[in-house]
Amino acid sequence: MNRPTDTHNFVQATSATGTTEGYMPGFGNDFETEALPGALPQGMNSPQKCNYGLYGEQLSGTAFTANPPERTWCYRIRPSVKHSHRYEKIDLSYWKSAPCVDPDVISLGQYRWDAVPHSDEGLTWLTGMRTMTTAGDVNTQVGMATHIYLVTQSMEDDYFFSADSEMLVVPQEGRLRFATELGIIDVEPKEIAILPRGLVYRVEVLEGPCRGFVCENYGQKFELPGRGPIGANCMANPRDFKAPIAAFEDRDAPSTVTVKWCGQFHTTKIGHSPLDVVAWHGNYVPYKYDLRTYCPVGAILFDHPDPSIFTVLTAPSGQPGTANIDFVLFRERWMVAENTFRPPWYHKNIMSELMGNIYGQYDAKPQGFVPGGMSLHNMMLPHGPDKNAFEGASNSNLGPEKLDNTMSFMFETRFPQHLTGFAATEAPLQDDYIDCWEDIEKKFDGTPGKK
Ligand SMILES: O=C(O)Cc1cc(O)ccc1O
Ligand SMILES: [Fe+2]
Repeated sequence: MNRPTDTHNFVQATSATGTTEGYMPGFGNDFETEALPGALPQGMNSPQKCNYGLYGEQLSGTAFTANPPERTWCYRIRPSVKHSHRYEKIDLSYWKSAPCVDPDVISLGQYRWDAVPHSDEGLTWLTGMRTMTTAGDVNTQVGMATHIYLVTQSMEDDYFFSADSEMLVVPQEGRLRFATELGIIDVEPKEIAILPRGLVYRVEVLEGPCRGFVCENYGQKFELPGRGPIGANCMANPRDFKAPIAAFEDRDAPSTVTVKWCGQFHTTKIGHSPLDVVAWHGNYVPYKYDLRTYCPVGAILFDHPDPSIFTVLTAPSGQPGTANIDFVLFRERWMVAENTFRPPWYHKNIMSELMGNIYGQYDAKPQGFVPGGMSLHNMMLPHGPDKNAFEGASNSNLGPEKLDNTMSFMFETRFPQHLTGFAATEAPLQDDYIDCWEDIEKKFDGTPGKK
Protein backbone atom coordinates (compact mmCIF):
# COMPACT_ATOMS: atom_id res chain seq x y z
CA MET A 1 0.00 0.00 0.00
CA ASN A 2 2.80 2.41 0.78
CA ARG A 3 5.02 3.58 -1.96
CA PRO A 4 8.44 5.15 -1.77
CA THR A 5 8.83 8.36 -3.80
CA ASP A 6 11.82 9.21 -5.91
CA THR A 7 13.61 11.63 -3.58
CA HIS A 8 15.09 11.14 -0.15
CA ASN A 9 13.44 7.73 0.28
CA PHE A 10 10.12 9.10 1.38
CA VAL A 11 7.55 6.57 2.43
CA GLN A 12 4.19 7.88 1.33
CA ALA A 13 0.63 6.92 2.14
CA THR A 14 -1.93 5.91 -0.45
CA SER A 15 -4.39 8.68 -1.20
CA ALA A 16 -7.95 8.68 0.04
CA THR A 17 -9.22 7.77 -3.39
CA GLY A 18 -6.96 4.73 -3.43
CA THR A 19 -4.78 6.18 -6.20
CA THR A 20 -1.13 7.08 -5.91
CA GLU A 21 -1.78 10.67 -6.93
CA GLY A 22 -0.49 11.91 -3.63
CA TYR A 23 -3.25 14.34 -2.72
CA MET A 24 -6.58 14.37 -0.93
CA PRO A 25 -9.35 16.67 -2.22
CA GLY A 26 -11.31 19.34 -0.35
CA PHE A 27 -10.87 22.77 1.17
CA GLY A 28 -10.82 22.93 4.96
CA ASN A 29 -11.55 19.24 5.37
CA ASP A 30 -10.64 17.21 8.40
CA PHE A 31 -8.21 14.77 6.77
CA GLU A 32 -6.52 11.64 7.99
CA THR A 33 -3.60 9.83 6.36
CA GLU A 34 -0.92 7.35 7.39
CA ALA A 35 2.21 6.21 5.58
CA LEU A 36 2.49 3.02 7.67
CA PRO A 37 -0.53 0.88 8.51
CA GLY A 38 -1.87 1.50 11.99
CA ALA A 39 0.37 4.51 12.64
CA LEU A 40 -2.61 6.80 13.21
CA PRO A 41 -4.34 6.33 16.56
CA GLN A 42 -8.06 5.78 16.12
CA GLY A 43 -10.72 7.25 18.36
CA MET A 44 -8.26 9.30 20.42
CA ASN A 45 -5.28 11.63 19.97
CA SER A 46 -2.95 10.75 22.81
CA PRO A 47 -2.61 7.04 23.54
CA GLN A 48 -0.25 6.21 26.36
CA LYS A 49 2.09 4.70 23.79
CA CYS A 50 1.74 5.39 20.06
CA ASN A 51 2.24 2.60 17.56
CA TYR A 52 5.74 2.23 16.06
CA GLY A 53 7.14 4.22 19.01
CA LEU A 54 5.95 7.46 17.42
CA TYR A 55 5.55 10.71 19.34
CA GLY A 56 2.22 12.54 19.21
CA GLU A 57 2.41 16.31 18.62
CA GLN A 58 -0.25 18.91 17.91
CA LEU A 59 0.32 21.81 15.50
CA SER A 60 -2.21 24.57 16.22
CA GLY A 61 -2.75 27.14 13.48
CA THR A 62 -5.50 29.10 15.18
CA ALA A 63 -6.27 29.95 18.78
CA PHE A 64 -7.58 26.84 20.55
CA THR A 65 -10.95 28.54 20.85
CA ALA A 66 -11.26 29.89 17.29
CA ASN A 67 -14.36 28.90 15.39
CA PRO A 68 -13.54 26.52 13.83
CA PRO A 69 -10.22 25.73 15.48
CA GLU A 70 -7.61 24.53 13.02
CA ARG A 71 -5.00 22.05 14.15
CA THR A 72 -3.31 18.90 13.04
CA TRP A 73 -2.18 15.94 15.10
CA CYS A 74 1.19 14.58 13.93
CA TYR A 75 2.64 11.18 14.81
CA ARG A 76 6.35 11.49 14.27
CA ILE A 77 9.66 9.76 14.76
CA ARG A 78 10.98 12.52 17.04
CA PRO A 79 9.16 15.48 18.56
CA SER A 80 10.08 18.74 16.86
CA VAL A 81 11.43 20.24 20.07
CA LYS A 82 14.54 18.04 19.74
CA HIS A 83 17.29 20.31 18.49
CA SER A 84 20.85 20.58 19.68
CA HIS A 85 21.67 24.28 19.54
CA ARG A 86 20.23 27.56 20.71
CA TYR A 87 18.72 29.62 17.90
CA GLU A 88 21.19 31.95 16.23
CA LYS A 89 20.21 34.96 14.19
CA ILE A 90 21.12 34.87 10.53
CA ASP A 91 20.87 37.53 7.87
CA LEU A 92 18.68 37.10 4.82
CA SER A 93 18.85 40.71 3.80
CA TYR A 94 16.57 40.54 0.74
CA TRP A 95 13.65 39.09 2.70
CA LYS A 96 11.94 41.99 4.48
CA SER A 97 8.98 42.24 6.81
CA ALA A 98 6.55 45.04 7.62
CA PRO A 99 6.94 47.62 8.99
CA CYS A 100 9.73 48.35 6.54
CA VAL A 101 9.57 51.94 5.40
CA ASP A 102 12.76 53.03 3.69
CA PRO A 103 13.04 56.84 4.00
CA ASP A 104 14.81 57.02 0.64
CA VAL A 105 12.04 55.26 -1.23
CA ILE A 106 8.82 56.84 -2.50
CA SER A 107 6.03 54.30 -2.36
CA LEU A 108 3.41 56.77 -3.58
CA GLY A 109 3.19 56.18 -7.30
CA GLN A 110 2.05 53.84 -10.01
CA TYR A 111 4.85 51.33 -10.53
CA ARG A 112 5.56 48.51 -12.92
CA TRP A 113 8.45 46.08 -13.19
CA ASP A 114 9.73 43.73 -15.86
CA ALA A 115 10.40 40.15 -14.77
CA VAL A 116 13.29 40.06 -12.31
CA PRO A 117 16.02 38.21 -14.22
CA HIS A 118 17.90 35.18 -12.95
CA SER A 119 21.57 35.60 -12.12
CA ASP A 120 24.50 33.16 -12.14
CA GLU A 121 24.28 32.91 -8.38
CA GLY A 122 22.89 29.62 -7.06
CA LEU A 123 19.84 30.56 -5.00
CA THR A 124 17.60 28.54 -2.72
CA TRP A 125 14.10 29.26 -1.46
CA LEU A 126 15.69 31.22 1.40
CA THR A 127 18.47 33.09 -0.36
CA GLY A 128 16.41 33.64 -3.53
CA MET A 129 13.47 35.42 -1.88
CA ARG A 130 13.28 39.10 -2.96
CA THR A 131 10.77 41.25 -1.13
CA MET A 132 9.02 43.81 -3.32
CA THR A 133 6.48 45.36 -0.93
CA THR A 134 5.43 45.18 2.69
CA ALA A 135 2.17 46.26 4.32
CA GLY A 136 0.86 46.33 7.88
CA ASP A 137 2.90 44.91 10.74
CA VAL A 138 4.28 41.43 11.17
CA ASN A 139 4.33 41.80 14.97
CA THR A 140 0.63 42.50 15.27
CA GLN A 141 -0.21 39.89 12.61
CA VAL A 142 -1.88 42.20 10.13
CA GLY A 143 -0.92 42.87 6.53
CA MET A 144 1.40 41.10 4.19
CA ALA A 145 4.53 41.18 2.08
CA THR A 146 4.95 40.40 -1.59
CA HIS A 147 8.04 38.68 -2.90
CA ILE A 148 9.55 37.40 -6.10
CA TYR A 149 11.45 34.14 -5.73
CA LEU A 150 14.36 33.20 -7.95
CA VAL A 151 15.31 29.62 -7.14
CA THR A 152 17.90 27.46 -8.88
CA GLN A 153 19.10 25.21 -6.06
CA SER A 154 17.36 22.68 -3.87
CA MET A 155 17.63 22.88 -0.10
CA GLU A 156 19.54 19.74 0.88
CA ASP A 157 19.62 19.14 4.61
CA ASP A 158 18.08 22.52 5.33
CA TYR A 159 14.53 23.11 6.46
CA PHE A 160 12.45 26.20 7.04
CA PHE A 161 9.31 27.42 8.69
CA SER A 162 7.70 30.80 9.03
CA ALA A 163 6.15 31.57 12.39
CA ASP A 164 5.16 34.93 10.93
CA SER A 165 3.03 33.96 8.04
CA GLU A 166 1.08 31.76 5.73
CA MET A 167 2.78 31.71 2.31
CA LEU A 168 0.79 31.76 -0.91
CA VAL A 169 3.08 30.70 -3.76
CA VAL A 170 2.30 31.54 -7.39
CA PRO A 171 4.84 29.89 -9.74
CA GLN A 172 5.56 31.63 -13.01
CA GLU A 173 8.51 29.57 -14.28
CA GLY A 174 9.96 26.15 -13.38
CA ARG A 175 8.69 23.40 -11.11
CA LEU A 176 9.15 23.23 -7.34
CA ARG A 177 8.63 20.55 -4.74
CA PHE A 178 7.57 21.51 -1.23
CA ALA A 179 8.56 18.51 0.89
CA THR A 180 6.63 19.29 4.08
CA GLU A 181 6.06 17.65 7.41
CA LEU A 182 2.59 16.65 6.21
CA GLY A 183 3.59 15.41 2.76
CA ILE A 184 4.75 16.43 -0.68
CA ILE A 185 3.34 19.20 -2.86
CA ASP A 186 4.67 19.72 -6.40
CA VAL A 187 3.75 22.93 -8.21
CA GLU A 188 4.27 24.49 -11.59
CA PRO A 189 2.87 27.56 -13.37
CA LYS A 190 -0.95 27.67 -13.42
CA GLU A 191 -0.98 26.13 -9.95
CA ILE A 192 -0.58 27.69 -6.50
CA ALA A 193 0.58 26.29 -3.18
CA ILE A 194 -0.26 27.43 0.33
CA LEU A 195 2.15 26.72 3.18
CA PRO A 196 0.62 27.32 6.59
CA ARG A 197 2.32 29.21 9.40
CA GLY A 198 4.59 26.98 11.48
CA LEU A 199 4.80 24.05 9.07
CA VAL A 200 8.36 22.84 8.38
CA TYR A 201 9.40 22.21 4.81
CA ARG A 202 12.26 21.90 2.38
CA VAL A 203 12.04 23.29 -1.15
CA GLU A 204 13.51 21.32 -4.05
CA VAL A 205 13.93 22.33 -7.67
CA LEU A 206 12.21 19.79 -9.95
CA GLU A 207 12.85 21.83 -13.08
CA GLY A 208 14.74 25.10 -12.95
CA PRO A 209 15.27 27.92 -13.01
CA CYS A 210 12.21 28.75 -10.94
CA ARG A 211 10.60 32.14 -10.62
CA GLY A 212 7.32 33.11 -9.06
CA PHE A 213 5.43 35.37 -6.72
CA VAL A 214 4.72 34.97 -3.03
CA CYS A 215 2.12 36.63 -0.86
CA GLU A 216 3.24 36.35 2.73
CA ASN A 217 0.10 36.66 4.81
CA TYR A 218 0.74 37.88 8.36
CA GLY A 219 -2.93 37.76 9.34
CA GLN A 220 -5.76 35.28 9.48
CA LYS A 221 -5.54 32.36 7.07
CA PHE A 222 -6.84 32.40 3.53
CA GLU A 223 -10.31 30.99 3.13
CA LEU A 224 -12.84 30.64 0.34
CA PRO A 225 -14.79 33.85 -0.26
CA GLY A 226 -18.46 34.07 0.64
CA ARG A 227 -20.45 33.16 -2.44
CA GLY A 228 -23.51 35.32 -1.85
CA PRO A 229 -26.07 35.09 -4.63
CA ILE A 230 -23.66 33.09 -6.84
CA GLY A 231 -24.59 30.02 -4.82
CA ALA A 232 -22.83 26.73 -4.39
CA ASN A 233 -21.01 26.41 -7.72
CA CYS A 234 -18.39 28.13 -9.89
CA MET A 235 -15.47 30.33 -8.85
CA ALA A 236 -13.04 28.14 -6.84
CA ASN A 237 -14.71 24.85 -5.97
CA PRO A 238 -13.68 23.25 -2.67
CA ARG A 239 -12.85 19.84 -4.12
CA ASP A 240 -10.16 21.31 -6.38
CA PHE A 241 -7.98 22.15 -3.38
CA LYS A 242 -5.60 19.27 -2.66
CA ALA A 243 -3.82 18.41 0.57
CA PRO A 244 -0.89 15.98 0.50
CA ILE A 245 -1.00 12.45 1.81
CA ALA A 246 1.42 11.61 4.62
CA ALA A 247 5.04 11.05 3.59
CA PHE A 248 8.01 10.69 5.89
CA GLU A 249 11.73 10.15 5.70
CA ASP A 250 13.75 8.43 8.42
CA ARG A 251 17.06 10.08 7.77
CA ASP A 252 19.88 10.90 10.15
CA ALA A 253 22.01 13.73 8.78
CA PRO A 254 23.40 16.96 10.20
CA SER A 255 20.69 19.47 9.26
CA THR A 256 19.57 23.03 9.89
CA VAL A 257 16.15 24.47 10.60
CA THR A 258 15.69 28.16 9.81
CA VAL A 259 12.81 29.98 11.42
CA LYS A 260 11.29 33.30 10.35
CA TRP A 261 10.00 34.87 13.54
CA CYS A 262 8.93 38.52 14.02
CA GLY A 263 10.63 39.47 10.77
CA GLN A 264 13.97 37.97 11.74
CA PHE A 265 15.66 34.76 10.73
CA HIS A 266 17.09 32.28 13.18
CA THR A 267 18.73 28.94 12.66
CA THR A 268 19.30 25.84 14.75
CA LYS A 269 20.92 22.47 14.15
CA ILE A 270 19.34 19.05 14.28
CA GLY A 271 20.71 15.62 13.54
CA HIS A 272 17.88 14.28 11.43
CA SER A 273 15.25 15.19 8.87
CA PRO A 274 12.28 16.85 10.59
CA LEU A 275 10.07 15.52 7.78
CA ASP A 276 9.41 12.49 9.95
CA VAL A 277 5.63 12.61 10.39
CA VAL A 278 4.44 9.08 9.66
CA ALA A 279 0.73 9.77 10.11
CA TRP A 280 -1.45 12.78 10.76
CA HIS A 281 -5.03 13.93 11.02
CA GLY A 282 -6.53 17.38 11.14
CA ASN A 283 -7.63 20.47 9.26
CA TYR A 284 -4.48 22.63 9.40
CA VAL A 285 -2.73 21.63 6.20
CA PRO A 286 -0.67 22.77 3.24
CA TYR A 287 -2.49 22.56 -0.07
CA LYS A 288 -2.31 23.22 -3.76
CA TYR A 289 -4.85 24.44 -6.27
CA ASP A 290 -4.90 24.31 -10.06
CA LEU A 291 -5.85 27.78 -11.33
CA ARG A 292 -7.23 26.16 -14.50
CA THR A 293 -10.10 24.82 -12.40
CA TYR A 294 -11.18 28.36 -11.46
CA CYS A 295 -14.56 28.97 -13.09
CA PRO A 296 -14.96 32.71 -13.66
CA VAL A 297 -18.37 34.31 -13.35
CA GLY A 298 -18.87 37.69 -15.00
CA ALA A 299 -21.06 40.21 -16.78
CA ILE A 300 -23.27 38.51 -19.34
CA LEU A 301 -25.27 41.51 -20.56
CA PHE A 302 -23.57 44.84 -19.83
CA ASP A 303 -21.05 46.66 -17.60
CA HIS A 304 -17.90 45.51 -15.81
CA PRO A 305 -18.20 44.13 -12.27
CA ASP A 306 -15.78 44.80 -9.43
CA PRO A 307 -12.81 42.39 -9.53
CA SER A 308 -13.96 40.80 -6.27
CA ILE A 309 -16.00 38.59 -8.60
CA PHE A 310 -12.69 36.84 -9.44
CA THR A 311 -11.57 36.19 -5.86
CA VAL A 312 -9.96 32.77 -5.44
CA LEU A 313 -9.05 33.08 -1.77
CA THR A 314 -9.58 35.77 0.82
CA ALA A 315 -7.77 36.37 4.11
CA PRO A 316 -10.23 38.14 6.39
CA SER A 317 -9.55 40.98 8.75
CA GLY A 318 -11.63 41.54 11.87
CA GLN A 319 -13.94 43.75 9.82
CA PRO A 320 -16.58 41.85 7.86
CA GLY A 321 -16.31 42.36 4.09
CA THR A 322 -12.92 44.07 4.32
CA ALA A 323 -10.16 41.59 3.63
CA ASN A 324 -6.65 41.69 4.96
CA ILE A 325 -5.81 40.23 1.53
CA ASP A 326 -7.75 39.07 -1.51
CA PHE A 327 -6.12 36.81 -4.07
CA VAL A 328 -7.83 37.59 -7.36
CA LEU A 329 -7.39 35.78 -10.70
CA PHE A 330 -7.79 37.26 -14.19
CA ARG A 331 -7.82 34.26 -16.49
CA GLU A 332 -9.18 33.19 -19.88
CA ARG A 333 -12.84 34.10 -20.27
CA TRP A 334 -15.42 35.33 -22.71
CA MET A 335 -16.30 39.00 -22.96
CA VAL A 336 -19.87 39.45 -24.12
CA ALA A 337 -21.15 42.66 -22.51
CA GLU A 338 -23.12 44.83 -24.94
CA ASN A 339 -22.64 48.57 -25.41
CA THR A 340 -19.96 48.41 -22.75
CA PHE A 341 -16.41 49.57 -22.20
CA ARG A 342 -15.19 46.07 -21.39
CA PRO A 343 -11.72 46.39 -19.77
CA PRO A 344 -11.31 47.59 -16.18
CA TRP A 345 -12.59 51.14 -15.77
CA TYR A 346 -10.46 54.02 -14.55
CA HIS A 347 -10.53 53.96 -10.79
CA LYS A 348 -9.09 54.82 -7.38
CA ASN A 349 -9.32 52.16 -4.69
CA ILE A 350 -8.86 52.23 -0.93
CA MET A 351 -7.27 48.78 -1.19
CA SER A 352 -3.79 48.61 -2.70
CA GLU A 353 -3.30 46.40 -5.72
CA LEU A 354 -0.18 44.39 -6.45
CA MET A 355 -0.54 42.53 -9.74
CA GLY A 356 1.60 39.86 -11.37
CA ASN A 357 1.48 38.36 -14.84
CA ILE A 358 1.79 34.57 -15.05
CA TYR A 359 1.43 34.46 -18.84
CA GLY A 360 -0.09 36.31 -21.77
CA GLN A 361 -1.60 39.75 -22.12
CA TYR A 362 -3.75 41.63 -19.62
CA ASP A 363 -6.69 43.49 -21.14
CA ALA A 364 -6.08 46.86 -19.45
CA LYS A 365 -2.40 46.84 -20.45
CA PRO A 366 -1.83 45.18 -23.84
CA GLN A 367 1.85 46.19 -23.72
CA GLY A 368 4.40 46.49 -20.96
CA PHE A 369 2.83 44.25 -18.32
CA VAL A 370 4.85 41.17 -19.20
CA PRO A 371 4.93 37.57 -17.90
CA GLY A 372 6.93 37.52 -14.68
CA GLY A 373 6.38 41.28 -14.34
CA MET A 374 4.52 43.08 -11.57
CA SER A 375 2.67 46.33 -11.09
CA LEU A 376 1.63 48.25 -8.01
CA HIS A 377 -1.30 50.66 -7.80
CA ASN A 378 -1.19 51.78 -4.23
CA MET A 379 -3.96 52.95 -1.92
CA MET A 380 -6.12 55.66 -3.54
CA LEU A 381 -3.84 56.11 -6.54
CA PRO A 382 -5.67 56.45 -9.84
CA HIS A 383 -5.05 53.91 -12.58
CA GLY A 384 -6.78 52.07 -15.39
CA PRO A 385 -6.43 51.21 -19.06
CA ASP A 386 -3.51 52.66 -20.95
CA LYS A 387 -4.13 54.82 -24.00
CA ASN A 388 -4.08 51.86 -26.43
CA ALA A 389 -6.40 49.75 -24.34
CA PHE A 390 -8.83 52.65 -24.02
CA GLU A 391 -8.87 53.44 -27.74
CA GLY A 392 -9.12 49.76 -28.70
CA ALA A 393 -11.95 48.97 -26.31
CA SER A 394 -13.98 52.07 -27.02
CA ASN A 395 -13.87 51.53 -30.79
CA SER A 396 -14.00 47.75 -31.24
CA ASN A 397 -16.97 45.83 -32.58
CA LEU A 398 -18.61 44.27 -29.58
CA GLY A 399 -19.22 40.68 -30.62
CA PRO A 400 -18.52 37.88 -28.17
CA GLU A 401 -14.75 37.83 -27.75
CA LYS A 402 -12.58 35.23 -26.06
CA LEU A 403 -9.75 36.59 -23.95
CA ASP A 404 -7.35 33.72 -24.52
CA ASN A 405 -3.84 32.99 -23.31
CA THR A 406 -4.10 35.29 -20.32
CA MET A 407 -3.43 34.73 -16.64
CA SER A 408 -2.67 37.54 -14.23
CA PHE A 409 -3.47 37.91 -10.58
CA MET A 410 -3.78 40.53 -7.87
CA PHE A 411 -2.78 40.54 -4.22
CA GLU A 412 -5.12 43.23 -2.94
CA THR A 413 -4.73 44.41 0.63
CA ARG A 414 -6.51 46.90 2.83
CA PHE A 415 -3.12 48.38 3.78
CA PRO A 416 -0.84 50.64 1.75
CA GLN A 417 2.14 48.78 0.36
CA HIS A 418 5.66 50.10 0.87
CA LEU A 419 8.34 49.42 -1.70
CA THR A 420 11.57 47.86 -0.53
CA GLY A 421 14.94 49.23 -1.56
CA PHE A 422 15.24 46.19 -3.83
CA ALA A 423 11.97 47.04 -5.62
CA ALA A 424 12.96 50.70 -5.97
CA THR A 425 16.55 50.33 -7.08
CA GLU A 426 17.59 46.78 -7.99
CA ALA A 427 14.51 45.26 -9.62
CA PRO A 428 13.82 46.21 -13.27
CA LEU A 429 11.47 49.12 -12.60
CA GLN A 430 9.94 50.64 -15.73
CA ASP A 431 10.76 54.32 -15.30
CA ASP A 432 8.37 55.31 -18.06
CA TYR A 433 5.34 53.41 -16.76
CA ILE A 434 3.15 56.44 -16.13
CA ASP A 435 3.70 57.54 -19.74
CA CYS A 436 1.21 54.87 -20.77
CA TRP A 437 -1.51 57.33 -19.72
CA GLU A 438 0.29 60.45 -20.97
CA ASP A 439 -1.25 60.49 -24.46
CA ILE A 440 -4.82 60.07 -23.28
CA GLU A 441 -6.49 62.94 -25.05
CA LYS A 442 -9.21 65.35 -24.15
CA LYS A 443 -12.15 64.42 -26.32
CA PHE A 444 -14.66 66.73 -24.73
CA ASP A 445 -15.69 69.66 -26.85
CA GLY A 446 -19.10 70.42 -25.39
CA THR A 447 -20.88 68.44 -28.13
CA PRO A 448 -23.22 65.70 -26.87
CA GLY A 449 -22.79 62.42 -28.66
CA LYS A 450 -19.10 63.08 -29.28
CA LYS A 451 -17.33 59.76 -29.90
O1 LIG B 1 -6.47 47.67 -11.79
C1 LIG B 1 -6.59 46.55 -12.28
O2 LIG B 1 -6.25 46.29 -13.43
C2 LIG B 1 -7.30 45.48 -11.47
C3 LIG B 1 -8.76 45.64 -11.61
C4 LIG B 1 -9.45 44.90 -12.55
C5 LIG B 1 -10.79 45.12 -12.73
O3 LIG B 1 -11.45 44.37 -13.64
C6 LIG B 1 -11.46 46.07 -12.00
C7 LIG B 1 -10.77 46.81 -11.04
C8 LIG B 1 -9.43 46.59 -10.85
O4 LIG B 1 -8.75 47.25 -9.91
FE1 LIG C 1 -7.14 48.48 -10.07
